[in-house]
Amino acid sequence: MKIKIALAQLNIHLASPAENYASVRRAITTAAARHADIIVLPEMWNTGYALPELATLADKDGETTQRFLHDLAQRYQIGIVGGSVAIQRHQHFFNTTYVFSRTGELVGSYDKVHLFGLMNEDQYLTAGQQENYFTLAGIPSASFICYDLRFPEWVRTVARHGAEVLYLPAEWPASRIPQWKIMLQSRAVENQAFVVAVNRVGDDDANHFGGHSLVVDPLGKILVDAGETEQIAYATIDPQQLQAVRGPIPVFKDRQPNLYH
Ligand SMILES: NC(=O)CCC(=O)C(=O)O
Repeated sequence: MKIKIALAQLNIHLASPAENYASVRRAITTAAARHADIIVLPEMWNTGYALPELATLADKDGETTQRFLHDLAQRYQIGIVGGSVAIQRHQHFFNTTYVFSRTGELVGSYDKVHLFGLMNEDQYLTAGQQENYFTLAGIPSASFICYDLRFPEWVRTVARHGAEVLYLPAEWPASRIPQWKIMLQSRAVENQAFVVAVNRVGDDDANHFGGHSLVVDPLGKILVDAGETEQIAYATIDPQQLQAVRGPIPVFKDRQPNLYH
């Protein structure tokens, strides 16, 4: 079965959750009106990288975001890979993804595992330690966040459970977009999976963000490149394509994990 995916390549308003919830609501209703099965949001979309202000801005236990995404998923019958949001759990802050099915069921959640020092995440956030492997729109899937892309061993660790689509919300600066593209294509080829990566556009005090949200097929072909402007881009993927790719070159079966460290 083919599925239509919407990539919400949004600008994010720094330290302004109310504006960001409003623009995410607009994106979800637009994608639903275009009959998308799934929408994918960017990283840290509630606050942007307002890390010093998380004590006042972070979503406590992610409750507001979960209620918001649950209600929209259920109301508009659309799966949501909820990018990520800044949350507070106990005394710690996390960069956290929530994934909802079209019936509004929470099917996955994930705290970013690799914290990006160049954007000060290591000073403010706590790293996650759990995989996020789930089924969405009937397809075995996994998700990561931004800098996690640079750790193929982590992506493989999760993908080997059978993920056919790998989601990656991001806030990735324009200066490193050439690396972004190469790594997204590499993760798709080496894991023989579709990769759906959604980056933000616009600026904060420290960075100009590069867009180029991509959908890459399991052979590394770019199906959609959203360019540099704020927009919702769409791609239709057919997971049946995976059989033709995985059959003749069974990389997961041929692994030699006893040799890897
Ligand atoms: N938000 C991030 O994790 C950014 C990662 C990044 O820019 C990189 O080059 O890696």
